[in-house]
Amino acid sequence: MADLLDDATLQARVAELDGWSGTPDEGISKTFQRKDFNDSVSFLNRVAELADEADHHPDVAISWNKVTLTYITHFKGGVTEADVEQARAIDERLG
Ligand SMILES: C[C@H](O)[C@H](O)[C@H]1CNC2=NC(N)=NC(=O)C2=N1
Repeated sequence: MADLLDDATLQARVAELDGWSGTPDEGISKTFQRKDFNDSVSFLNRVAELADEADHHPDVAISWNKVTLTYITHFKGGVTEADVEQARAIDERLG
């Protein structure tokens, strides 16, 4: 497992992604707009499959037609390359 990213590295890494932002302490987040609540749940089920494949899971919030994913590596207590890679995988496979 990769080491914790400092803020400068994190900002450079998320700049390569589409719409993700965050800090080393709070994680990297992106809000996805969906059609309605059921579409949000369907999206989240696909996120869950991908998360299980990678054994790396986002924090999740649903607000009717919006799904916010936040990646932080809990057992390291901050953001690692694994979080950036998982954010990239979400965009490439579910974006
Ligand atoms: C045993 C298993 O690998 C760990 O519990 C994993 C599962 N998914 C995880 N996901 C995230 N985001 N952080 C973790 O520390 C984490 N730990």
